[in-house]
Amino acid sequence: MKEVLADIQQVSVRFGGLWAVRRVDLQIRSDEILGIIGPNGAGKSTLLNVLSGLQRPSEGSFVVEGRVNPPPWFLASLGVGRSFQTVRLLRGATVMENVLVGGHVYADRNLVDILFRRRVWKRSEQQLVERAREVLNFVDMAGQESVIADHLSLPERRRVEMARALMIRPKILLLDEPTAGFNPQESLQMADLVARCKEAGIAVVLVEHNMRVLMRVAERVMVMDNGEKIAEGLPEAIARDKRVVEAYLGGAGGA
Ligand SMILES: Nc1ncnc2c1ncn2[C@@H]1O[C@H](COP(=O)(O)OP(=O)(O)OP(=O)(O)O)[C@@H](O)[C@H]1O
Repeated sequence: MKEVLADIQQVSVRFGGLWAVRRVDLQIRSDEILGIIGPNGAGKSTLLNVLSGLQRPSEGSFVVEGRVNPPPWFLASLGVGRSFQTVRLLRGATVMENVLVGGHVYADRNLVDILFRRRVWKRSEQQLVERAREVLNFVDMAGQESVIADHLSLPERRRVEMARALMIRPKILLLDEPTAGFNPQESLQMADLVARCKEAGIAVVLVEHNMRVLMRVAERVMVMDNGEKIAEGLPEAIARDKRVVEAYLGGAGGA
């Protein structure tokens, strides 16, 4: 049975006179890959920012585990992980260091433990490294722990970013255009990785322009245009929806 993990009710985000998101209702359910599509400027990233707590709704509410419009740290502790449209890795740092960053917010120790290098600190460091190896293996990056991030290809950097988001054992993973800049083969490999996340019990929210990827993995698709939700449903039905074709697929489909 699918459980509602997060509930967006009549959420709007305004920047001055511009409605980036306008009265959107959306539920995120467990065991599901939810695709979000829409033309440039439709409000997809802004909605993802709301879901990761980076953007407070101007109106409406976003409810997770009974908490209304929770801040990012609370969402991280509840298990909401996120990757960004442009890869945000620490340049000059290794793959392992970049992934460990994702776990430090979650580690079970305090400043005194760290300053005095107490045993509990060492143990938690060890656990984090083990977890990092696990997630790197999951994203097919095992053996690349000591490579400097700058030397990675774009698909590899995206995988490392995803590994970092997986460190907190998220219940919900938010992915903002994970295949941007990829060739068709790299895109399909990413689609398979997204599907693997779902198999691992993670609900995925996937903002994606690549219709082939979306049709391959999404079970439900929401379409946005001008900040509004214009359709929601099964991928096949969405692909045939007249409003959707007019707003989006006619101009930008089939990438
Ligand atoms: N911080 C901001 N301040 C002002 N306007 C913003 C801000 N962030 C987004 N916008 C505007 O809000 C609208 C929605 O932007 P958003 O980035 O959410 O769209 P998108 O669907 O993700 O587009 P894309 O596919 O191009 O990434 C756009 O008109 C954008 O210019």
